Amino acid sequence: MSDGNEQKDSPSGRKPLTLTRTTATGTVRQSFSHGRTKQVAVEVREKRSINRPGAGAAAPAAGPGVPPPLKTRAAPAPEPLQPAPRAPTAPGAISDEEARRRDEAVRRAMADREAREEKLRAEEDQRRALDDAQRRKAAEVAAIEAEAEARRRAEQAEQELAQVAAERAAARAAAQAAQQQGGGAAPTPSLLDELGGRVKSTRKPAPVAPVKPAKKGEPKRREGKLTLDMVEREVAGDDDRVRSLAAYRRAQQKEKERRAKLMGGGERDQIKREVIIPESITVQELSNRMAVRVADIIKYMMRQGQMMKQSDELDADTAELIATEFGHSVKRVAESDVEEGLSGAEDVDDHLLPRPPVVTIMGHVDHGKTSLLDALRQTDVVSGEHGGITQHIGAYQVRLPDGQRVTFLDTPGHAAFSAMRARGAQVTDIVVLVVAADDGVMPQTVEAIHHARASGAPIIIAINKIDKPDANPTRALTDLLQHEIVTEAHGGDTLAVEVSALKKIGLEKLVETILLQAEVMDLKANPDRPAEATVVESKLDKGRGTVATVLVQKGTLKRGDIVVVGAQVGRVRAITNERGQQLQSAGPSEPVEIMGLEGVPEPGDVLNVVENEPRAREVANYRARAKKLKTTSGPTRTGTSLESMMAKFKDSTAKELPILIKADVQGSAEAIVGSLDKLAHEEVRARVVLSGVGAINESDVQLAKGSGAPVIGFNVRASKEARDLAEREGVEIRYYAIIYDLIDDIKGVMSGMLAPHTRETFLGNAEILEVFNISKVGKVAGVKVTEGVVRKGAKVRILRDNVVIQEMGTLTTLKRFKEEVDQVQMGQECGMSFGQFQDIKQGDVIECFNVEVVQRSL
Ligand SMILES: Nc1nc2c(ncn2[C@@H]2O[C@H](COP(=O)(O)OP(=O)(O)OP(=O)(O)O)[C@@H](O)[C@H]2O)c(=O)[nH]1
Repeated sequence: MSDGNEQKDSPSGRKPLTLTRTTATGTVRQSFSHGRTKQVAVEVREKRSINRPGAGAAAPAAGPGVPPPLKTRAAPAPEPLQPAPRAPTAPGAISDEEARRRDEAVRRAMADREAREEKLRAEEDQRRALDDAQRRKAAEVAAIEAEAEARRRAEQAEQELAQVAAERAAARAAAQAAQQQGGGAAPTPSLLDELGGRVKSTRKPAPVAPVKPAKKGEPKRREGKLTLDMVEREVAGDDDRVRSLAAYRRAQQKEKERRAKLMGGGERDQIKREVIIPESITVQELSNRMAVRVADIIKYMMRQGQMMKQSDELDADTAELIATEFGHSVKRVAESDVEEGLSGAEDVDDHLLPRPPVVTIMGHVDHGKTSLLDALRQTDVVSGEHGGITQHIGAYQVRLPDGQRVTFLDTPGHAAFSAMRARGAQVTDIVVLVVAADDGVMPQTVEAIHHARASGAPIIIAINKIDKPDANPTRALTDLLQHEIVTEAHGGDTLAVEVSALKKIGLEKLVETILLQAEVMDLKANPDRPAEATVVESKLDKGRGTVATVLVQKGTLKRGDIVVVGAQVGRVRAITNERGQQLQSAGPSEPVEIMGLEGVPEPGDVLNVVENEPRAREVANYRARAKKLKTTSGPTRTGTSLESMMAKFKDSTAKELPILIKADVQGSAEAIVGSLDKLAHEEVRARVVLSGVGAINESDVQLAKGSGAPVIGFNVRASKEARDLAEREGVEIRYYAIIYDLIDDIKGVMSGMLAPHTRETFLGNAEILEVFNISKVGKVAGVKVTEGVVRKGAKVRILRDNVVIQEMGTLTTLKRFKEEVDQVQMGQECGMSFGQFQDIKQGDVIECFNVEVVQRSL
């Protein structure tokens, strides 16, 4: 370091007149390693001393004294200088002009100094701000790093603990073995070592770095650019280097990867599943079944060019594609499969117990159905005890003194009966047909007979209003004869009871008769299984929500059961009987009101108890969809059109053609029925479900649906309601104006139902002359055609002593001189083989014939 600021005196030896300099400025050259140098500006300030007026000559200017030791840092600011007061002009003193110049020089010097000081201050502030920012950043990074490190250590320790615990026994055993072998040379690892607590001490020393590590106290070799911050750190002796943000991020990423590996992510083996895929499935549901994230499916679909949400429905094909792409196997199921197993296993006889009969009362308007139902209700011994307060729930049970019970469906009218039957619900065991003794058989009586017959339920006749003076029970019974109801009085087996609903006559006898009929029918059910019931009535009650009356048919319905009813689901919250009593359960033939369904089911809907709610929803959703589809895609032809019936009969043994006839007048109806009767054949016949007069109404359509019959209208038309219903239910209505057309059509259908005839045509006979036993082929007959011709492809049978011993079916091998031939004439010899049949002998006769199928007609 050398001072390059040398002062020189003027050649005259006299110093020029200047303001005494208080600051000595100059540059200092700093030397660094590797021969690098740096020029540093330095200045030395002195306190200015100003000559006071009257103090004589100005004080001698400070000579170039020895400067104070140089500092790289700025010297502390000197005391502010006061401008020198102007000295009065005196002989020998400076002139005014001189004084003014001096003042000016002082002012300039002060301004310069202030500017320099200001600059220094700004520099200092900037440096401080930089320092602060750097320190803050370092602190943040250190905190985050410390946190991540702590987390990592905790996890690592946990994992190592588990690992080490498992390896511990092995390590000990190994150590012991080594000790035994090597005379105890191997030290037993301490528990801390085993737990990884002293991993560092057991670690191998790191390979020696090529560069000699810096010794303690020796200055580290600086790398990279020299920054103010680094100089500061060097000065402060702080060697700790702060990791950059990028380095921190890299560490974080590494940590993440390590953890993912630990968790088995990334290259984790995917579990292959069998994914059950219905006809349609939501993205969400598919993701559940595949156990993948919804986002992954959505991403996959996006790659396929389709944007989807998790609630979107996928068709089965797309869902299958996705499942296969994700590496799963697929099991496709039809939607209707959800119904499988819903009604449980078939009950075995051992589990069946007698159950009360279920009775429906039918009859003509005003013949006393409601009155009879009311009167019968009062025969209940229990309701009598409770003051007879009962509610109308659509059905009720009558308990008899001997403990027996009868269930009555309290829904008079054929419509309800037919509606239930049309839904496939067969709830009624016995039909009580009410006929007013003073009125006899009326049109609706006949209709009721048809409905009852179609359901297959036995009929009990209740001749009502016998208390009336003009009552004529005998005439009523005779009228019924015309409708093939032959009561015991006329030598038949239909039971009839004379009653008066008004005067309560014969009611007990009626109940007894019902029980007698039930006994004959041997009605049984298994109460020890999940319930199956049928909805009789349902409504939405303001206070109670959905209330449905159901008739339990199998099993026992319990409170809390999860049920699916038609397209509705629910949990049975309460079970109430017609007397308003809360029950815990209801057994077979018991009508009860249940609460807890989410929606209102329809009469005739079947209730099933299911294991859980998702299952119930699955079935209900399927039914709702199927119903919607049915209403939007029109009727499904399920066996009530003539064509579908023909198809049905082709592969079934059913030989009855059910038909419902409506004609303009009684005469034509009778003529049609008579003609159809004449068509009757020993194998097939028309069964007239109903023949009536008048327009085709809804009741006719329902009856036709229930019986699987088409409706034939002769010179009549269907009402709009009936047409709509027929369309909905898929019941065919055919109109005719000419009776022969009608009969021809029916005849055609019935002819189609006849099994076709087969007709045989004799072709020829051949006699077996010799039987050859050929290996691999079996027995081959050498024959001579004795009569007619034998033909390949024709039928053959084997006769022995004119007795048929085997029908062989088709002749497939016919050879003459080792060549396959189509036919062999009389007198010629040939070879035949009969496949599996080996019991052929010399002298057997082969009969060859053709079979023709002849379609029969009535
Ligand atoms: N004298 C007499 N009248 C009766 C008897 N049963 C019913 N009635 C009367 O017959 C009328 C019709 O009786 P309902 O019970 O309403 O007949 P219904 O068959 O239910 O009639 P709908 O509901 O219109 O189909 C009422 O005025 C009853 O009082 C009876 O045994 N004797």
